[in-house]
Amino acid sequence: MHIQVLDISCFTCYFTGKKPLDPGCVLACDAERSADRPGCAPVDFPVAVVLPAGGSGERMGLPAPKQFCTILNRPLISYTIQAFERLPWIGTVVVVVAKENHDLMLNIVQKFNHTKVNVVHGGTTRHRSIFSGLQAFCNTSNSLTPKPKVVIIHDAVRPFVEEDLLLKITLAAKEQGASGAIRPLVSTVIATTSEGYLDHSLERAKYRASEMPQGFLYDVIFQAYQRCSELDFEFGSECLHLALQYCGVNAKLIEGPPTLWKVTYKRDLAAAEAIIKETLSMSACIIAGAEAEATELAKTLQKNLNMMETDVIPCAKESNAGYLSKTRNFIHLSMTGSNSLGVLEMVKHFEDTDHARLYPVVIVWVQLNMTKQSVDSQKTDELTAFRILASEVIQGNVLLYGIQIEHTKVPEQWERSVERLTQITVALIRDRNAALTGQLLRV
Ligand SMILES: Nc1ccn([C@@H]2O[C@H](COP(=O)(O)OP(=O)(O)OP(=O)(O)O)[C@@H](O)[C@H]2O)c(=O)n1
Ligand SMILES: O=C(CO)[C@H](O)[C@H](O)COP(=O)(O)O
Repeated sequence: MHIQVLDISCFTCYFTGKKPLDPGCVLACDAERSADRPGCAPVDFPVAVVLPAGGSGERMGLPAPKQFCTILNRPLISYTIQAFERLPWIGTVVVVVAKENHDLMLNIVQKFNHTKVNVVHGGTTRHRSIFSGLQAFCNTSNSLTPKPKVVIIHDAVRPFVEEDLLLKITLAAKEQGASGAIRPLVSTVIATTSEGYLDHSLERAKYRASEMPQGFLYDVIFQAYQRCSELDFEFGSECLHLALQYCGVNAKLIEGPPTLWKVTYKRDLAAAEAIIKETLSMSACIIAGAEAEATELAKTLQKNLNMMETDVIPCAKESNAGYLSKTRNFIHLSMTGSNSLGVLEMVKHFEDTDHARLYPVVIVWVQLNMTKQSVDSQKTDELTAFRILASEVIQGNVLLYGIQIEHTKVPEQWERSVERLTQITVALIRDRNAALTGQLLRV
């Protein structure tokens, strides 16, 4: 059986509404597979990345710079690093931070096991920080930062960048010397007089917003920075402009998806979190167990969860490892009163495979009550044990929720209960709320 491994970093799915099994969203993490994809030539030259992350995020208005704000327990910058690190054709990722954030950055690198990162110190403006990042490749004695042919520059606060665009940017940079992502303008750009009146407005259709990533032949952008003025360093905001003005290189412009936007204001953090959660919620795996009633319930749940790509498997054994690695959402069915071995087995598997390191894994433990005895009589010590279990597994980034459902032979009543079970399950998966773990809900 061939099992596709999904890349949940496929954030374009959020906007396109594509199911994650769409081939365009499958983890394309080897050069061979990239080469198979239309329009994607393999990258057979050294490519490195500079992520400027030395800003203070004034417009965000939070005490910590926005690149260190956490979404689902992980700093924003780690998402951006991961977007590059997962690609085998990308070498070193130089992250440029303010001196005072050096240790914080090293802790993030260690905690999330970022293996390609080299941390350097930035400057007082974005251009100074980028130049500082580029200089890291000048130290020929440092084998961690060999000089690349092409360097991609990307703001640390643009976490959703995908392989297709990175390939296009990289190949165009190699051909042309410089390339950059663009987007259509949302609003018209106008020039004002010093007194605050309209001077003139630009024809919106003729202009584009310059976004990131941008790619350059390393020698071009390095030389541009060497030649540019103090004024450029202080007030400039466009690397493509430096390549044109100081090296005569006209960048190739490539339209990117809307997900490229830069996290700038508080509302952008909420939007980024929503995109990540939505993308994480696109698939699920139901572990049905051996009992006939549970298997029947699993099938109905699978049908009801039609907004997700859902697999049903009998158990979380090694032989089903492929299914377990496909998603980060699990619905574990068992009879009330059964022990937690099945859940523990899954948690152990996630620990062994490091499956919950980057994104929290959700387990909704559905307990099916077939007895006449109401679940109200459930012993307090069982509830306490469930809470303790949830508080233990959350240490490994596993969010455990419980739902008890009473079986009834009245078809309409049972249908309603299963519908309610579906809604609660979807809500728990979508919200990934750590505060609700260890709760046993009832339908
Ligand atoms: N001296 C600076 C200033 C900015 N940046 C980085 O450049 C990227 C884009 O800049 P921007 O969004 O303007 O970030 P901030 O300068 O932090 O934000 P603000 O302008 O609101 O203060 C960010 O990743 C930011 O950390 C940098 O490396 N060094
Ligand atoms: O817009 C850009 C394209 O070059 C840069 O990405 C950058 O975001 C500019 O940042 P700043 O807000 O610091 O000027």
